[in-house]
Amino acid sequence: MLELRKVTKRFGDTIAVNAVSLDFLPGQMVGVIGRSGAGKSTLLRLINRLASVGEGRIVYGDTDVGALDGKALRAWRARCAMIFQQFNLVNRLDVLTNVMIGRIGTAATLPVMFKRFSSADRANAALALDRLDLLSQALQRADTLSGGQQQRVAIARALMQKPSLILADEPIASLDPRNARLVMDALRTINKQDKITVICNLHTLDAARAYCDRIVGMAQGRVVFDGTPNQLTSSVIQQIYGDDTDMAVDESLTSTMAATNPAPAGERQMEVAH
Ligand SMILES: Nc1ncnc2c1ncn2[C@@H]1O[C@H](COP(=O)(O)OP(=O)(O)OP(=O)(O)O)[C@@H](O)[C@H]1O
Repeated sequence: MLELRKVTKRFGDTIAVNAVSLDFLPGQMVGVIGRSGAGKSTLLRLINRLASVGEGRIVYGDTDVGALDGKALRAWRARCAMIFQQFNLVNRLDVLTNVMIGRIGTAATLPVMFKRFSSADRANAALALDRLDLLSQALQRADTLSGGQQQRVAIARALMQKPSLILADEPIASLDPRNARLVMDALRTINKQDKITVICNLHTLDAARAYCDRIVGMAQGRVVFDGTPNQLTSSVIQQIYGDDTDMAVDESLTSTMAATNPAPAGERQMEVAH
């Protein structure tokens, strides 16, 4: 279990994350929602230590995450794979190589830097791409793929790290509704099949409602809601989004998902090949 206890992170006078205490159970799919600047990205960056822990404690099992350094910190970062809004692929490299780069956190760095991958790495990368229905694009340059395909390559790369956690920071913010749905389907499939905990920052609550077991609402660095999608009442939504409640709803995404995925999140059949 991942435990956050009274975690606070300041940047000068700004309190980005304010006394946040949360427990994340293994295998949960958690959506973190909130307005821009609510502290969602900082929360993920604290968990995988892209940002140093200010006050409070982050503990995973017996590991004090805030105290890690050197090799142990690199191993932790490999265990909690990050997915970013802008995919962060190496455009000029082919898709397969981009996926194998996911080994950088778990393998010796130099061979990976010189792209000397083992045949086992190649096979695992091909399997990961096949799960994400992208095997036929394996030898294409990354920048020839659509945004949604690139994000699924990023998910395949994350799988190469054999993560315990996937931290996805606005993974669908740059995508059209169809691709957003494919990416969320992929994350949900991996969460269910591999029992990997997924913590996913989302601007809009529609996607969180449709895909997550649990929703954490943040406002001004604080957790103002922590519950199931059904418990999100309009007054809670108002508390999370303030006067911006319009931005909480992206109807194009909701209607696309509703049309194709009528079942509740936990029971839905995923489209991703495996
Ligand atoms: N490196 C930094 N230096 C200074 N201030 C920062 C830094 N990172 C975040 N902040 C500030 O901390 C607050 C929370 O930012 P954060 O990016 O975590 O919010 P967010 O909810 O992820 O927003 P968005 O959805 O726009 O990414 C904001 O006021 C932001 O300006």
